[in-house]
Amino acid sequence: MVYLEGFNVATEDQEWHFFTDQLKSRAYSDFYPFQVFPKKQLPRLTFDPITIFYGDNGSGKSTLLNVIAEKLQLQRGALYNRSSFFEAYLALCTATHHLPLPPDSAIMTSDEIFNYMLDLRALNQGIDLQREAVFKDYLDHKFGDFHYRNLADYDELKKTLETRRKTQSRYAREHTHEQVRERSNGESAMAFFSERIQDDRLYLLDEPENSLSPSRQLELVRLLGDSARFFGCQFIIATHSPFVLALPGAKIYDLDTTPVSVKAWYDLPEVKVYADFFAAQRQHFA
Ligand SMILES: Nc1ncnc2c1ncn2[C@@H]1O[C@H](COP(=O)(O)OP(=O)(O)OP(=O)(O)O)[C@@H](O)[C@H]1O
Repeated sequence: MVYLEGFNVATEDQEWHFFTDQLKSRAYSDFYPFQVFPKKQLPRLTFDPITIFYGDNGSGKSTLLNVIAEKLQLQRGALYNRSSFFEAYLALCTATHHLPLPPDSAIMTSDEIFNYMLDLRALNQGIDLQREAVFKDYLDHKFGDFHYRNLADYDELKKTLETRRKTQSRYAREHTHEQVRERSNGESAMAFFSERIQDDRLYLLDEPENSLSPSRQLELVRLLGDSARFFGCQFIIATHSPFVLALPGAKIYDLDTTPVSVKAWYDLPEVKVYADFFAAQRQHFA
């Protein structure tokens, strides 16, 4: 599915007019995200069901994703530190979409995945604390000096009888929540994508391969490919991963060329680095 059809960043002329006509003071050291794209001669971007931004570190992939996400007011699960000039820059960008954008469309970044991992850990720590309190409660009731006096003591009596019938571990199991399953960073990142990606949405993903092993990256590629082909999703992805770059049918903008151009995944320099490395080691893989 294609929800977002096209996007224009500010042209060199627009940036020029902003600096000459509108900027009240030049006493800034940084005008980000101004001045990132004019030298790259970024064309009007047009999107397929899967579109990828490729480029070296600092080529502008994340900036482009964040500019698009902010212009479209997409949901995001982690805070984004906008610079002072972001709003003025967004006013010069234009987005084209004939279909309405699905309301729960979102940008997903490594920060959000990291927060997700921390949340799971915090949840488990909370459950551990709760379990310790339950253990204490068990011992207090089982070996405490309890005397039933009137109806107000009924709940305490019930607890005391329960602790005498049950082992400590059974009592704790029945009085605490299940621990969320511990996962490695890569397992958590994959679980994050499987849980969060829903049908019929636009998603912007910033380096989704972070912390995923090669086989998990292939799992992610299957999830993204199937979601685009069968479940009405559109993806715009910034990546260095050869597995993600090779997603069948993906349109790839190479941000390292001037002007920025569309390339096949096997013509990208970083993919060739992998290909050359394995070709030079071919004798080990016979
Ligand atoms: N918050 C910011 N303030 C000022 N400059 C920034 C900011 N974020 C990025 N830049 C600059 O904008 C340019 C593009 O950076 P960006 O993070 O978009 O690149 P990238 O292609 O995503 O890199 P990477 O692959 O390392 O994530 C770089 O020159 C970078 O230094």
